[in-house]
Amino acid sequence: MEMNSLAQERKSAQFDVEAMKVVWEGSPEQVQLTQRIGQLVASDPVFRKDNRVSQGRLELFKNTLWKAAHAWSIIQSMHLTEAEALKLRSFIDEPAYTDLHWGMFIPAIKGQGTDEQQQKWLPLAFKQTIIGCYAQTELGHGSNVQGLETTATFDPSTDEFIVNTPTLTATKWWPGGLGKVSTHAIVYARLITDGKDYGVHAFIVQIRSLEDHHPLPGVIVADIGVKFGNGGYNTMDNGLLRFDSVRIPRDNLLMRVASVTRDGKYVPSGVPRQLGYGAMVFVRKSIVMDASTYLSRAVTIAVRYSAVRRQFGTEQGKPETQVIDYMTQQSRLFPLLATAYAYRFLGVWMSWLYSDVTSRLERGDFSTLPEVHACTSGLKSITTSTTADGIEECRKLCGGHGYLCASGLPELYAAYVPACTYEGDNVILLLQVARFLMKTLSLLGSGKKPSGTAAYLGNAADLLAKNCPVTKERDWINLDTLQHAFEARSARLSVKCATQIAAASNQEAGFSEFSSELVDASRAHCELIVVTRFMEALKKEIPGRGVREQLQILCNIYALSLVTARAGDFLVTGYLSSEQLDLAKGQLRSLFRELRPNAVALVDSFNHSDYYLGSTLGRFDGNVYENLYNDALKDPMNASPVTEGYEEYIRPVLKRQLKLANSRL
Ligand SMILES: Cc1cc2nc3c(=O)[nH]c(=O)nc-3n(C[C@H](O)[C@H](O)[C@H](O)COP(=O)(O)OP(=O)(O)OC[C@H]3O[C@@H](n4cnc5c(N)ncnc54)[C@H](O)[C@@H]3O)c2cc1C
Repeated sequence: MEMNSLAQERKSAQFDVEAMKVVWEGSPEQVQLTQRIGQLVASDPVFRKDNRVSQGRLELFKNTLWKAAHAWSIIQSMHLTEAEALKLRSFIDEPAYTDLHWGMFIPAIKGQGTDEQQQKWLPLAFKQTIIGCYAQTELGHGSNVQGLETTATFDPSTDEFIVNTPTLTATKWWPGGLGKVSTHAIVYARLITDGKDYGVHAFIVQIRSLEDHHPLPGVIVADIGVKFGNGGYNTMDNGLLRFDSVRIPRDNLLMRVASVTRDGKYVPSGVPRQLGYGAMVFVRKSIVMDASTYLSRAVTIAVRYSAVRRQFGTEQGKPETQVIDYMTQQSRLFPLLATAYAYRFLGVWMSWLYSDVTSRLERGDFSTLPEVHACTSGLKSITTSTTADGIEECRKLCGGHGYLCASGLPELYAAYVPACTYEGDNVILLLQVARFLMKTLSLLGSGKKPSGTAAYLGNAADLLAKNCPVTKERDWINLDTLQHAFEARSARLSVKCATQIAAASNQEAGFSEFSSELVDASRAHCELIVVTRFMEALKKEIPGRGVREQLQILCNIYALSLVTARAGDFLVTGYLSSEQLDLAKGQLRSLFRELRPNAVALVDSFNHSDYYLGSTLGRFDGNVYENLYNDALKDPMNASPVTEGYEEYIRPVLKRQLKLANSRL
């Protein structure tokens, strides 16, 4: 029965799935790459992952090390390109020290090291003859980087820095890859020379012997312990690190923006700190792409299972209703499906933004940096929060079976949710966006025109004056109408905050008092960016039968589901009437009906293999129940019909032979 459900669903699709796969991946070559590397990983027994959730931490971690070493040998022996190696690592689908080595350690050296330093360190890192991590956060401070306490004091008598951990709270805490693997760390420490503290700078510090991997003298390094969930992020050795007067050569200070001379003088290089922003845009683009991937995985599982699962509604002789046909299911699920697509187009646009920023920086043009910094901070924040919440929603959408690790969803959530915290706490990032928005508004009076994603604030007067023109449901699916609605919501929330802050006793007190409202305004600004990018993407030519039509429906669903989800914003700013909100809801229901026959084909277009999904509920063939049943019987708990512990702890209870601990009982 269930196998037929998905086959039936696929027949009802009104578009060319293969063409949609190309849209999702970006090009036919990317589709092929995914197929090729995906199969390579799936067919290699070393990369098995279905047993991860039942492994103890030590076994789990050792297995991760095995996978990483095996992957490295494949990358080298098959001479994989950088893009292929990246795909391989992502398909192995397991957080590992390599993420930090390739994703943070190497980029930090590239971004903050001088040319000479790059020539010295990068070849070692590329060959993995050293393995590095990124040690910024401390036990006492994460978000407040200026509050870090680790010190690096220059000693002119030996031409070295002395790295120290002066307090308990100065212990480095959290860096991935640090606990058990890394030989080197980029350590953020306060640079002190000639008795003066020059603030936090980055240093390369060797922490383990390259011979026997023992911590070097003066270094205490360890894993910080088990984290949330089974499997999940526990494959990573997040670590702690302390220094007791560890000496490093002077030129281990990454010196792109500042150096210290032989006699201890601090010399800024004149290279603006903002040069590092290019790397940050790149990292955030990757985070947004990952958000769309993770969300698409969860949505694939929930859509397929919702088409297989049937509850209630039996008529004589007919099957029960597929749960995907319930409007409540659709209204929770389809907006997430649309969001996965929205984030993919956003990621593509951020790739463009990255090349634009990089070429500007090379020309010494820093003019777009504040806007780019704000928008990428905000987009990292909203995409990771929505994705984490979305994975959890998909788990609930799968009912009881979603709670089984066999659904793939608990582990997906456990592995993904820290993305809301690392690379910047999501609330703090939105507060940074808010500062940018308030500054932009304050400069309007002096005639400074906002640009890029903030350009619309230049029309604030119009956006404040004109309310929503919608009079019937179909009026809502007009790009200009939607664009205006999101711009008006964002501008009005920002202007309201600016007015409230202006009335406060001082700016900072006002900012702090209205920080919740500011976060709402920032979210509105970022959601506008996502809606706009989705709409822009649809203006380009999109080949394939019915593909554009489906994307148009998804775009409308994305925008209108936000209108209803954020109804408070639109109503409180006076932009919408409650009647117009009802019209939006009505239009959304029509869109759900249009999407419904295509839902399964739309998740097939994500091109996720069964191996990658790792979910019995999300299997391509829909054969859910038989596999759930067989997998349960294979669980180590069921290795024998009578459980271990029966003789000691069950039999004595049943036979009333239990030794009583307390004779009064
Ligand atoms: C899985 C994982 C991996 C990590 N990997 C690394 C790594 O490789 N290297 C590394 O250096 N670090 C790493 N980190 C650390 C991470 O970067 C920090 O945890 C993160 O920056 C948040 O900082 P925090 O822990 O100090 O949170 P806090 O800032 O203490 O946040 C606690 C709460 O306070 C709120 N808050 C704090 N300040 C303000 C404010 N000014 N206004 C309003 N609210 C505020 C926050 O929103 C949050 O709700 C990792 C963390 C995790 C969970």
